[in-house]
Amino acid sequence: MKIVVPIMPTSMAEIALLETKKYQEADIIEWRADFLPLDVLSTAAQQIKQKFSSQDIIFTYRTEDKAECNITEMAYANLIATYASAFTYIDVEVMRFKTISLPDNAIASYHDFNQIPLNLSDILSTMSARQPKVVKFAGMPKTKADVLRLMSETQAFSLQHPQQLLVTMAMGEIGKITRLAGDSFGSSWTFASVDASSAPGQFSLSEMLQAKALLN
Ligand SMILES: O=C1C[C@@](O)(C(=O)O)C[C@@H](O)[C@@H]1O
Repeated sequence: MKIVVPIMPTSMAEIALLETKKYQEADIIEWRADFLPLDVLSTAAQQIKQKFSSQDIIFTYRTEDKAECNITEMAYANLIATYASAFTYIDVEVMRFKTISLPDNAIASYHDFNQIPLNLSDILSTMSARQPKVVKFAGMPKTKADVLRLMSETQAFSLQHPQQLLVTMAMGEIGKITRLAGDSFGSSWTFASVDASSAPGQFSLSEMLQAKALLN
């Protein structure tokens, strides 16, 4: 199980203040670029790559958690094309931006902030059909049964597609178990936080390191 830790700087000053030591034990850093204005992204990208030069980094520009999509499909496609080769992985919202072409290092990702959809296995298959490096789904469970369903769909999908790197999680309080036990059911990465979390239910990096030590 790899531990991914998001950073969400809102200014260049915040990037300068990031204490890389705190992130040393993360396997992967996720840069949530959507907290910065588009016109500073290129300078920010250089600084972030410099700061975390020894770690794998995901470039993510999340729009699915915004009430209104603040970027056109063309501008989003442009971002993906510009930053894909500069980072280890690039998150692509394939269910929202359907016509986008996927770079080799794409994480095909989809968030549902209201539910664990009943057609989750179709969603995973649709994303996987695009042949991304990673398929990632995060959803909001309403009941414990939703949490179990996410885990069992994850296991079924990973058994059917053993070559596909898969990452799933149920957000929020009742979904927390998926962040700990996901690996046992076919989800290869878990997201944990340092200072601020990027989604409800994330454990801290130090908690996740303890859990990983116990589970392995
Ligand atoms: O896709 C994900 C997963 C996530 O939403 C979570 O629930 O931990 C956190 C996001 O930063 C990341 O892009």
